[in-house]
Parts: sequence; structure tokens; C-alpha cells
Amino acid sequence: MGHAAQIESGSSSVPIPLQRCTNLVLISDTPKGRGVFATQDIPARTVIDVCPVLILGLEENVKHIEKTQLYHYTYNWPIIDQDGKKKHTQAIILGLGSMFNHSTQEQNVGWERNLNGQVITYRALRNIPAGEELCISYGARLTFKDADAVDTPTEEDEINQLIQIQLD
Ligand SMILES: C[S@@+](CC[C@H](N)C(=O)[O-])C[C@H]1O[C@@H](n2cnc3c(N)ncnc32)[C@H](O)[C@@H]1O
Repeated sequence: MGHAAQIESGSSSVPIPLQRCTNLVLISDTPKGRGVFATQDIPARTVIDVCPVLILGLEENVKHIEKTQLYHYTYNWPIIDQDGKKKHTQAIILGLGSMFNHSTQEQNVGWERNLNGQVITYRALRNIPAGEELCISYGARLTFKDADAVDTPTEEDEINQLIQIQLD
């Protein structure tokens, strides 16, 4: 314990209300691995979960976490280091937060960091119908092949196809 002690990340003595939306299930065998799905309609703005986070030390992250599976479960987390400089480390999200998969087009859950409280609150971005997967955006740089991606041929693919047609 105490691995992040060298980092002043702030903390709050104010009690933080915890909330989790009911009517959710975890499904294991989706094309994205495990995922969270709604079993009933969820109105827009509903709090889906309030997740405590575990803030990692900068060195700990680079030396250890990035070499493990946990790397795929961390979020950027802004911190102020001992010299008062703004830096970014990573945080592990406890609770349901680590189970939300990415969607580029159909994301229906947004999230907000509470830096002092060291929690992330997830909310429905729109009305979510029963049966839909709850997805967030991981941003533009993914470390895996997006299961939703439609394979559109690149310009290079099309040229290679044309070359083949001409040679055959
Ligand atoms: C934070 S975890 C989400 C939960 C994960 N599905 C599981 O079973 O533990 C992130 C990982 O989920 C998978 N994932 C998330 N979104 C995906 C997507 N759009 N397409 C394919 N895999 C995805 C990737 O393996 C990624 O590294």
C-alpha cells in the first residue's frame, strides 16, 4: 500500500454519495469480451455508477502496470506532483467503470472525473433502451481492433485490386 503516496492528487473529506443504476447485467461472450447491458429502459442523465478510482504512481505505471493486462483498464488521471507541476498518470477504475466497452458511433454513457473525491461518475447520455449495451468512448487511439469497425477498403487495397484485375 501507499504506492501513490509521492503524488499529491487531492482528496476530499466530504462524503461522496454512491449510486448505481439497477437493471443492468454483465454479459460475458460479446465480440468485445464482457460488457454491461441494460435490462430495462434507462432515461437520459441517469447515474449509471459512481466508481472509486485507484490512482497509480507515475513510476509504478510505467515500470509495472503498462506491462500487464491492467494497462487496458486504466484511464488518464491528472495530478499535481511534489514540485507543483501538472502531470498525467493513470488510474484503475473500480466498480462497473472498468467493464464499459468502447463504441465510436453508438456511445450512450458519458463520464466525469471528480479529482478531489477520486471517483468517476458515469451517466446515460441519452435514453437507453432495454437490451442495449452501455458503451463509452475511449477516444481516437484504440489499442485493439474495434469490433464495431466496418472494414472499408483503403485506397491501397483498391489499387492492388485493380492491378490484379489487369494482370488476370
Ligand atoms: C476496460 S476493458 C472493458 C471490459 C472488457 N470487455 C472485459 O471483458 O474485461 C477494455 C477492453 O475491452 C475490449 N473492448 C472494449 N471495447 C471494444 C471494442 N469496441 N471492440 C473490441 N474490443 C473492445 C478490449 O479488449 C479492451 O482492451
